[in-house]
Amino acid sequence: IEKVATTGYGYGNKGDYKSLNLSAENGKYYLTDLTHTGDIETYDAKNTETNFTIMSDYDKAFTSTSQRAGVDAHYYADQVYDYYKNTHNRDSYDGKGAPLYSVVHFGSNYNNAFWNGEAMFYGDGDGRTFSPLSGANDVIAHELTHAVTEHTAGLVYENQPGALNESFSDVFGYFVDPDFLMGEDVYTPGVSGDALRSMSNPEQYNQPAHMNQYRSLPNTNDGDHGGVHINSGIPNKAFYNTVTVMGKQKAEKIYYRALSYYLTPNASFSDARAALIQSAQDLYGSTDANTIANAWSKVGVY
Ligand SMILES: CC(C)[C@H](Cc1cn(Cc2ccc(C(=O)O)cc2)nn1)C(=O)N[C@@H](CCCCN)C(=O)O
Ligand SMILES: [Ca+2]
Ligand SMILES: [Zn+2]
Repeated sequence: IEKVATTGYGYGNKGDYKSLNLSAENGKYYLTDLTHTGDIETYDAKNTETNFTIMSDYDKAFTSTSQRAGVDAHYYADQVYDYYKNTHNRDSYDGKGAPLYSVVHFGSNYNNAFWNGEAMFYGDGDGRTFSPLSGANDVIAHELTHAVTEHTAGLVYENQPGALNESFSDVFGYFVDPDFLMGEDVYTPGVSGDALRSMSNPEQYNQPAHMNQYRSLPNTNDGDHGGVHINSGIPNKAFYNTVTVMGKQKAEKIYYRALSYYLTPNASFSDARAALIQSAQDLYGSTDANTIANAWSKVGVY
């Protein structure tokens, strides 16, 4: 007997109704979405960091409180898979239909989400700094774009290439969730209107927005590998300067082309500027190429 595709529904982290692609086998229902080349499978770590079991139920309704994090992770993974396929004709993060694995309830009150090279992991947050981190589609897009970057430009996760790696994840977070805030739906549930990062105003969350504020931090874990989550404010601001002029449709094609065709593992901010200018020139001509040039010059990158 094998798993057969079916549909069901569940409640997300906000108690919101979401329809789900499930699979059924032997009278049990699983968070296994068989509608893409690569399966999308959502696991429950049950607050461990080592044992993961696929989320299942005896009916098609995933409506219990403990299932909410899995419902959002599963639903948003499907949304981001579709985004890359429908907008960029990229079949999963490797372009060859790799399966997508998500793990929720990772650790205890864990205030983070990450891609470990094989799967996306989401903590539940401590309820003050974060609510369960699978509750924001810009977070899922951020993590999955780390996987895309690994399989394309391979931007090394340190110093300027690492800050570009981070920025591309935030930028594709914008393309899936088009607002200039990052993680706003899961950051500080008790405070409205704030976020982890702002692309329009990086300084608001202590990120530089210009090269003359670049933070030369040590390339260590404590130094955030040379400040990759801090210095990403500079390319994020250049993106804001770009997309507000040319719009999302052109920007997402230019950014995808630069990431998948021109950028290399040790690219600097200046190399990224050149790759994006070339991508804009290739696709749309000199007006949009100049928009990119100006957007990066304004943050002090030439
Ligand atoms: C995507 C985003 C929602 C997520 C959020 C995040 C969480 N943290 C830790 C953290 C914890 C507490 C606070 C606080 O204000 O008290 C802020 C940040 N830092 N970033 C994030 O940015 N995770 C990193 C995880 C990187 C792990 C090392 N590879 C990433 O994916 O780049
Ligand atoms: Ca957002
Ligand atoms: Zn990241």
